[in-house]
Amino acid sequence: MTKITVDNLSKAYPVAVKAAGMAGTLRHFFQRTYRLVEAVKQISFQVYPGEVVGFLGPNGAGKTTTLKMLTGLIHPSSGQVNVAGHVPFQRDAAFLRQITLVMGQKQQLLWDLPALDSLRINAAIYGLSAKEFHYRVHELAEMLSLREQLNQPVRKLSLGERMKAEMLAALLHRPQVLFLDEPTLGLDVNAQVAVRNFLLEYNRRYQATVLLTSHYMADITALCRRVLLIHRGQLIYDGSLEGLLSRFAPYREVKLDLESPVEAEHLRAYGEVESLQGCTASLIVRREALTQTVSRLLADLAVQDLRVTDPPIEEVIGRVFQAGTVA
Ligand SMILES: Nc1ncnc2c1ncn2[C@@H]1O[C@H](COP(=O)(O)OP(=O)(O)OP(=O)(O)O)[C@@H](O)[C@H]1O
Repeated sequence: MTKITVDNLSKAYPVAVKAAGMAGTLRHFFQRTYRLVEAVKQISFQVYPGEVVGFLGPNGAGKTTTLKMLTGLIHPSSGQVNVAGHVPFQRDAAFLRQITLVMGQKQQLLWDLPALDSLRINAAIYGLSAKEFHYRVHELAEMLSLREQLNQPVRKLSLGERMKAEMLAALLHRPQVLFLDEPTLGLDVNAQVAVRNFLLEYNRRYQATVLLTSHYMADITALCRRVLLIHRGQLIYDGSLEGLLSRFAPYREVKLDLESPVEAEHLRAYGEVESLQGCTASLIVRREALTQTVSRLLADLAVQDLRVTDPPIEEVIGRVFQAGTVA
């Protein structure tokens, strides 16, 4: 039984095209022409109850468009979506009770009011009793380490406190499916960690299903075992984080501590020199040449220490997109 099923989902936005100059503006006024931007192209995937799945891709890849279709904010151009047994764009009340959408760059709390007042409005919308309201606010505030901040006007809160209060508001109705679009955007490292820990705890307590986009790989590595990779609207990977590395990282990093400094020129015979500072160097070596290269390094140079690591995942993804190794 899946929680989210996406089948051949596509979205094309019509965008008006206007030629430059006065003549173009006049023509545009009387006779508009449109071109289609294919934001999402026939993607299919399934998410199972309780899974936390990372949704990755460069800017403009189609992540937000997909989340908007999954939450029913926009209609797909074609394809099928089912979330928690509902067709999202019908937006029926039973569906809305089961989901939430948190967008890091948008806010639902009213700026001049204390967060608690906005929470009361949400409680009324979702028909929570006073007892349920107090219990849930207390529980979530505890998990988020929020206290008197909920009584302050939202505009007086720090960005991190505001995001936590936003999270509280988004989860007050205890949704089962969480769509999170850059939930840690702009937060400092401590606030990012707090939000991540909270999401882990919410997922554990309520077995919630989470689909999360983030440009911070630390969010993805801390929260998601499975990732979806989208590029130019197409789904190009669906699997484990480790699988992503072995499929898209055709190289590994070899870190060296040497007994005496060497020239970068000298090291280039073994691989791409990523960094060199005195006796410490880092080389990029193709996977298939690794064993042979390590033996040559140990034989040729006075090596004090040698470590082989996978490159950071954001670097792998960056390289994949830069090199255009994906169709
Ligand atoms: N309302 C719209 N009208 C026309 N084009 C749009 C609209 N919304 C998005 N697009 C285009 O669709 C493509 C996908 O955009 P989308 O916002 O889904 O990407 P994204 O992966 O979420 O990017 P980011 O990481 O920058 O938020 C982009 O080319 C974008 O310009």
